[in-house]
Amino acid sequence: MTDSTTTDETTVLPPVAPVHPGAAGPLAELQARDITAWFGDRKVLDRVSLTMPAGGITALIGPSGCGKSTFLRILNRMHELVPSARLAGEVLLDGQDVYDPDRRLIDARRAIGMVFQKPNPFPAMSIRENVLAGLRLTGTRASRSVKEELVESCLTKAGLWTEVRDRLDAPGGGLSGGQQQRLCIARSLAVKPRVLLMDEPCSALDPTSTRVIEETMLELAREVTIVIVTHNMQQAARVSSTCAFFLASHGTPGVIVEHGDTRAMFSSPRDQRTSDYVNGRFG
Ligand SMILES: Nc1ncnc2c1ncn2[C@@H]1O[C@H](COP(=O)(O)OP(=O)(O)OP(=O)(O)O)[C@@H](O)[C@H]1O
Repeated sequence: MTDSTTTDETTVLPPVAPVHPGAAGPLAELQARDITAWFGDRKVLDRVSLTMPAGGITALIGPSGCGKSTFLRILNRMHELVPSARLAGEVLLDGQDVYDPDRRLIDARRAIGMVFQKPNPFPAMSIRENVLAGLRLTGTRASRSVKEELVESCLTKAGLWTEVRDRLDAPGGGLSGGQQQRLCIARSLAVKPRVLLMDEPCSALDPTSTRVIEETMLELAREVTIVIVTHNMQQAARVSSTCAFFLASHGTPGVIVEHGDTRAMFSSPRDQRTSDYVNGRFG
């Protein structure tokens, strides 16, 4: 068998649909219905339902430990990586069950990408290889020219191309923190996700890099639905169109107290607890 690390004209992997540069397809709506989640016997989310509109940026806000990251990880089936984790409920991507037993796990993760809190490029891999790493992991075939186009288009969409175009063979680990995070965004985009989940993507970054990532998100929302967990209320207000406020009071499982249009939630929240939280009175 040919070594799957070969870098010649095609990377030899199990055949799946070829990839082309460009958009992944029509914008997708993500819907969570009655999500309940446990770690062991401990219930951490209780019947959480939320529609994350196609082409929107949905911000998940709430105090530490209320289940935002757990909810996010349920959306692309990462929750099941934890041995003690269980869940009930449904996640629908454009009406299709992400947890359908006939659906391959890798397809769900490919359609719903994730960017983490701490930038995690493969440090020794070149910038180019980092962008293309997802193709290898998802077993996607592409010719060399398609790969080159993909590298440029993903780095452009991630707002990094002009900064790295002359050093694509340099290691990803040599970039600044903000650049590394944009490289991770480019890597996620290379497999054409329909949804991008971002778990506090700017919490390790300085204000300037944060601004650049926020601008990148606003651009990306034209072709991918975005869900972001953030502790930064200004950030939620700046980037999101829809917002959901999670709360787990006194050791009870997390629930959504209020959700809806971000501007309305920040200017005239319906629930006093939302008002207190968005105005920095707790959490
Ligand atoms: N791997 C795990 N094993 C056991 N319990 C966990 C695990 N991950 C999270 N929890 C628990 O689940 C609850 C929700 O955690 P989660 O990380 O989803 O909250 P969060 O709102 O994202 O918090 P933060 O804002 O601090 O990141 C917490 O009580 C946490 O301790």
